[in-house]
Amino acid sequence: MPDTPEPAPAPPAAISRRRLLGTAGATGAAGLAAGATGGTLFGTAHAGSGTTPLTSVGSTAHPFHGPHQAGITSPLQAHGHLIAYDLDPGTDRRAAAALLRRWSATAAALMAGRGEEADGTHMSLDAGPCALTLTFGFGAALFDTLGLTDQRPTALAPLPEFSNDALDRSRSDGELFVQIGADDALVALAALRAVRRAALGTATPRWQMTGFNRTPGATAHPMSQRNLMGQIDGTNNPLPGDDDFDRRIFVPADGDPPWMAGGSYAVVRRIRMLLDTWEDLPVADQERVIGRRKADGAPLGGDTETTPVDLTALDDAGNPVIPVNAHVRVSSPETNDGAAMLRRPFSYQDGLLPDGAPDAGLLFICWQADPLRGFVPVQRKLDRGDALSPFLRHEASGLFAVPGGAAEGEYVGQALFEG
Ligand SMILES: C=CC1=C(C)c2cc3[nH]c(cc4nc(cc5[nH]c(cc1n2)c(C)c5CCC(=O)O)C(CCC(=O)O)=C4C)c(C)c3C=C
Ligand SMILES: [Fe+2]
Repeated sequence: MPDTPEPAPAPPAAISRRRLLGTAGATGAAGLAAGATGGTLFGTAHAGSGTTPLTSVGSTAHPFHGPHQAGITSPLQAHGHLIAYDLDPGTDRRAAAALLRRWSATAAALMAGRGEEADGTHMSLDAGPCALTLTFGFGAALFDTLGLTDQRPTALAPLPEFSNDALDRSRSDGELFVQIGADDALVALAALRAVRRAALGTATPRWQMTGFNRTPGATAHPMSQRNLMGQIDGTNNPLPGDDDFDRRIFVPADGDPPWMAGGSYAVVRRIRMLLDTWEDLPVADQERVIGRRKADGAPLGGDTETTPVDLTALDDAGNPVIPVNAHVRVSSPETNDGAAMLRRPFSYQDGLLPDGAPDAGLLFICWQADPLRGFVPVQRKLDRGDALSPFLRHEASGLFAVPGGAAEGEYVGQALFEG
């Protein structure tokens, strides 16, 4: 993503020394102190973290409270979990509201690095917030289950079926949706466990997916992400500074229904990549499939990654420089009546399929004020004529209404449950 945080500054001397000592050295020193005071293993870890500043990766914190939920415009994190829940039979509106209240309190504590309040696992005890975000959404079925059908947004109408879909319904949809992202694997997993703990007796997981992105500091300077096809991905995303960014991504204050003010709609697609086939394709052909260069992400015929895509350019033979079925041409707002979305994905790799192929690809998540003016028209077109399609399988799908952020003292979705 272009809004990747600045690279971590050089670590303070204390951390450098600890790195030189290595984990065993650091633990050994703290362990001695614990032996003297009779501290527990968890206490020992706390004693160490209290005296040593965190790196910037650990100390990065996103606010839970605000006009929009975190995890939409926040820079991509290195680790992600997506989980959908269905309410347990007999759960009423009051119990569902209580769950959202518990989830909001959990998220606020964990995102501020106060894991001990909410995390029953002790997994994240000695870590900082690590850019943790938790984002909550509602699926269409929730509104019927809770007798709130009149509050269901028209934008939550089921996505159309696309000809190339091969959807597993047991890993699709869901009444409640939680997106978790963090720059540390244990912090992310601790949040997932805390979310589950708070849901016990009210909601049961329907599906869960785990993904990743590059770790902050992995590249010499901040860069857009690369996906598992090796492409620079995210370049032409709308930017929060753009004039029409809010209009495209967030439901306006006077939007419909009123409880979605400041919210957004998340389309989630588990897209498997046929990597064995893709990697056999010569790079020049791969570049024509996307319409951008592999090495630096520049559009074909352009200089750098940020050079505007010129869809009118012709080569010496009079053919389009960016092929007619290139992914960037078929998906661009220019060729889709301005339809746009904010793509904020995680890659995934879940081992091997029975035929030996990698079960790997993209947890494609896109955000928009209205899926009928974002994902749907673009995917319709990609489904028909995208050169990338033969290398992809859409295997799971979900559409969720993600309410605006909670003000201090409020919980996510309060305007729906109590409005
Ligand atoms: C329906 C929307 C889209 C799906 C599904 C999708 C899947 C998908 N895309 C890539 C790789 C790249 N996509 C790129 C650009 C791009 N993709 C979409 C939409 C969907 N992609 C849009 C709207 C755009 C921007 C087009 C533009 O305005 O130029 C790129 C190029 C770099 C970039 O701008 O991000 C790549 C690479 C994969 C691998 C994939 C499914 C697995
Ligand atoms: Fe794309």
